[in-house]
Amino acid sequence: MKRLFTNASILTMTSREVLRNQSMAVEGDRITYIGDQPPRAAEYDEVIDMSGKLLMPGWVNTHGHAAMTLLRGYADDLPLQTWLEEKMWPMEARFGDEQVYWGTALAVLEMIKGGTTCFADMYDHMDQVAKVVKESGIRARLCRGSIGLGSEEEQQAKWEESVRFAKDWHRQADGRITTMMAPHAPYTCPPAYIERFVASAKELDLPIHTHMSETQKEVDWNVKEYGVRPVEHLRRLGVFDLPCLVAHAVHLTDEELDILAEYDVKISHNPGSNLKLGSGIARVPEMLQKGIRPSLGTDGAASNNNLDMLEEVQLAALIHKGASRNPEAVPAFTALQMGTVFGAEALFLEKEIGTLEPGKKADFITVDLSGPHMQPQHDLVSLLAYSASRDDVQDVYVNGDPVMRNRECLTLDEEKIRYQAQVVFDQIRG
Ligand SMILES: CSC[C@H]1O[C@@H](n2cnc3c(O)ncnc32)[C@H](O)[C@@H]1O
Ligand SMILES: [Zn+2]
Repeated sequence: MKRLFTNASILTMTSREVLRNQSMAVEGDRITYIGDQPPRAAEYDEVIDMSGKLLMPGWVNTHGHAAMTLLRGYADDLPLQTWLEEKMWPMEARFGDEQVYWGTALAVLEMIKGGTTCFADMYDHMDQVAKVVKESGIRARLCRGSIGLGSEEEQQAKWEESVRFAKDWHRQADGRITTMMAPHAPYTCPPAYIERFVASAKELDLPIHTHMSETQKEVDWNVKEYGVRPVEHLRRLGVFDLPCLVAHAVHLTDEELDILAEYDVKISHNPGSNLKLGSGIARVPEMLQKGIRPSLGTDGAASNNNLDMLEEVQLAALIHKGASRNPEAVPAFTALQMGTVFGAEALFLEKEIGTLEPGKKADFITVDLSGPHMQPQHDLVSLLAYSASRDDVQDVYVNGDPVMRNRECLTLDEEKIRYQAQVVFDQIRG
């Protein structure tokens, strides 16, 4: 299929400049041309007028637990450990394939409607998650998250399933699915268990994804248990010798920031979840100063309580200014980079996605510029970072194919998903 998008404003995210009155050509799953001298329209199967719309890369959500949409609003206003141990884990123990399938479908629908074209997911029953990704047309980096607090037999079974899932689904769904290995966190996985994941990730040539330094309590526990803070602990276990993505990274010293920069550890900053659980505010301005390029994640909808990446971009642009009393802490364009190109880097997909350039995969969104909150239009980067709303996203394309047009999701049955999500939640609510 050859498509030509005409009369567009384009923010390629290769620079802060917005190109006006441009055309973008897409052939199959890749961008073939961006400019103002497009090949003849007659050569295309479809020519789409993009007047009044901004084209930009889709959001890349680098950390989450999609099926936790079913637990949205189930337990609010609690700190992490109480929320996990007393509320989330007992409910998740009741989740079966049906809950994960419909909870993930609800999440993917919400993400597509908000302009997310790629997301990372760490959960259980991951075949169901992969099935939804395959059916929905979205792109995803998936991993079976393993909590190693059970018996040796339970640990072994989870590890085997992680390996089996990572092998079965890597590069599936026309290459839209890639995988990772995921020990859940240093406080839920004994050191030898984490080392097993490191060995498999190395053997399979896959990245490692884990939670790290989310709360002060976690850091204190790590020091008491192992004599070192989580960063040094994971470094000694060899986690940073491989491509690695850590979620949260809230409580870091200057030395730890240096270690993460030295090992090129990717960070998923989750401002919404960190604020809601009262975990703290990550040191994003210092990360940027040290050359770290933090990405953005929503975390699960039970700790956010939505999957709106534009909101994370806007939180990233705002909270660090307030926390550091410096309005230059995270500029508007940097916040947009965090939501797009830094996200692609965090998922080790930067050769394929994150910017709009000839040769890259055609993963992009269009943003309606007609709303009163989007006027006047002297700086579209500023409007996106501080004024836009998720409902302004009009169209979503992944791998060159339309997934949403004029706010109608083309690949998922919205009404059925809303209904089934309630049904499968009612089955486990007790
Ligand atoms: C074993 S699958 C993933 C596991 O992670 C839990 N989870 C959700 N949000 C967080 C968070 O902010 N920190 C740590 N763990 C989290 C989720 O409930 C699943 O059990
Ligand atoms: Zn998480």
